[in-house]
Amino acid sequence: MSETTSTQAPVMLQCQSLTRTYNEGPQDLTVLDSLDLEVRAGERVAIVGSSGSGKTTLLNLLGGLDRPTDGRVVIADQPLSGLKEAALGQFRNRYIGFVYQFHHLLAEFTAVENAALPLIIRGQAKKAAEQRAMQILERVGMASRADHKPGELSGGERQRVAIARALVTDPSLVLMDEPTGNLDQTTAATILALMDELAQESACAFVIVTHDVGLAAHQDRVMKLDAGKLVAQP
Ligand SMILES: Nc1ncnc2c1ncn2[C@@H]1O[C@H](COP(=O)(O)OP(=O)(O)OP(=O)(O)O)[C@@H](O)[C@H]1O
Repeated sequence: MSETTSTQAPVMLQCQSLTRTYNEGPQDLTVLDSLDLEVRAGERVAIVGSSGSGKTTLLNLLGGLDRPTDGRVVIADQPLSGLKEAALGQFRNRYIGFVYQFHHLLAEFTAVENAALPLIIRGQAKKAAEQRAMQILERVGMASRADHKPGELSGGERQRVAIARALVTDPSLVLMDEPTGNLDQTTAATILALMDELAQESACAFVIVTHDVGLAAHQDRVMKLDAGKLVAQP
């Protein structure tokens, strides 16, 4: 944890007895089994685990993209189960930034338009939203490609635009699925430095799912998802 973040920092994310069972096959599959997790403001937690252990399932529940079978997720004191779909969408826009494994950029929009989108959805004027988006694109080294559409960008460049889009609203919590998967070492280091700055500057909390040992080791804590529960790694 950064030096400015004491153990007294407010809890930003809480999972209590979180369970997710899929009922789609011939047999029920319990992927998360009464899992507990607490992440404080400004804290960065890496989640590791073998393929199929439930990392993406967990991220989807944390972001309110899926509902748990049992237990609950509380973000900034708000239980997600207490929000209906429309309110949940607004809450997500207000508090959470996502970086998905497959970046989900809109093909017909330029990089700066994609990065500005969460602010436009929030009701901000296009010009102000794009100005702010340009600042973040600069920080991820993408300002010179701002007018290009995703189809004209490399995988790593698209990933950086997705990261800019996740950070543009100054979220309280950022959820990342393999954020540096497509990036070379130098660019990955730039993104890591930006995450450090944000954790310190704005007490942003990060939950990062990754197979990248270096990325995991860079975080404040590493938790391994195993048999449906999180186990702290030394
Ligand atoms: N919608 C679904 N219906 C049924 N089973 C599912 C569903 N989504 C995921 N699963 C199963 O749940 C388990 C966990 O999947 P999940 O994608 O969360 O794993 P993961 O740890 O993110 O894997 P990876 O590292 O390979 O991305 C897997 O066995 C998967 O097949």
